[in-house]
Amino acid sequence: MPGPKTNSPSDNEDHNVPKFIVDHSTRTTFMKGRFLGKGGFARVHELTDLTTNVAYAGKIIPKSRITKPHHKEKIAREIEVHRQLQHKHVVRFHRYFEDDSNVYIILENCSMRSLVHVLKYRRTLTEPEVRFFIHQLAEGVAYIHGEGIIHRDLKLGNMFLSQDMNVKIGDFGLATRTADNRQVTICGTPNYIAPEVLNKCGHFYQADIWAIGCIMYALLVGQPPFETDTLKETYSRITNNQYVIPPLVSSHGRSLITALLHPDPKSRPSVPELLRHDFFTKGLFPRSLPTLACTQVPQFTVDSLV
Ligand SMILES: CC[C@@H]1C(=O)N(C)c2cncnc2N1C1CCCC1
Repeated sequence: MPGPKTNSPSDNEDHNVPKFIVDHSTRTTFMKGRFLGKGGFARVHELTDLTTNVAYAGKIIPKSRITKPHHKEKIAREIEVHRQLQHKHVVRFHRYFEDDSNVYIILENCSMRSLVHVLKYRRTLTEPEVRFFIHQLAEGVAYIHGEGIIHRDLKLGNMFLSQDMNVKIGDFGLATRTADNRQVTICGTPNYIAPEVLNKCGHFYQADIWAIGCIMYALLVGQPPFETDTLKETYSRITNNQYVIPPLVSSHGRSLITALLHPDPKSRPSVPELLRHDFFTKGLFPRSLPTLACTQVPQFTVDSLV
C-alpha cells in the first residue's frame, strides 16, 4: 500500500496526480487539495477551479485501473446518467474530462460529508431531523424518477450534506434508466410479454421507495431494519419481511415505515403519497438544520419551523 493518506509527496508519486490539473477542453486549471477518501475506482480530492476559486469534490480515476470493458461502461454510465440531472437535492455534476493518466469527474463539494457520519456520531436522530432529511431525500427521488432514472443504491452513504445541511443524493454508479414501456410493447406483442418483465419495470421505482424506508428506519432507530450478523440471515429477513419497529418510534413514523417496507412493491406509496403522509404534516418540521446537528441534538426555536 502507498504511504500515509496525506498529501505527502510520496502520495503524489504513488498516484502520479500532479498538484495542478488542467482541463484542456475549457482551459481550466484545478488545484488539487486535501484527500477526501476513496469512491469506487477513484481517489477523491478537493479540487479548486483557479478561475472561479470554487472548490469541488474531484473523483480521479487512474486509467490504469480501468482494465476491463465493463469498468469503462460503468464509469461511462455513471457520467451519462449523472450529467443530465439538475436538482437542489441531487449532487450537481460539474464536468468530466480526461488526460493521458486519469479520468476526472468533478462534482459539487458536500463539506458536511454524508448521513453515515452524522448517524455514527449521533447514534439516532430526532423525528424533526428525520422529517427534514427524508422529505429532502424524497423530493430528490421524485425528481430522479421523473427523469426516468432509478438510483438503485440509495443509502446513508449516498446522502451527502452541503454546508447548509441540505441533502444531496449522489453516486449514480448503479443507476439505470427505466426500460421505456413503449420499447417493451414494441419489441413484443402484449400477450407474449411475461408479467415479471412488466412488473420488473414497475418494480424498479419501488425499490428506491423501499430504500427510503430502510434509511428512515436507520435514522430513527440507529441501525438498518434487517441488519444481522450474516448476509444470509439478512436476506432471509428481507424475504420474510421480518423486522421490528421499537416503541421509541412515533405512531406516524411507524405507519410510514410499515408502508415503505411493504413486501409487495405495488403496495408501497408513490413519492407524492409519501410526501403527503401524516409523518410530515403532523409534527414539528424544521425549515433548516444547524450544522451543530452533526454532533448533538439541535434545539428547535419556534421561528425555525416550517
Ligand atoms: C466524490 C465522491 C463522493 C461524492 O459523490 N460526493 C458528491 C462528495 C461530495 N463532497 C465530498 N465528498 C464526496 N464524496 C466522498 C469522497 C470520498 C468518499 C465519498
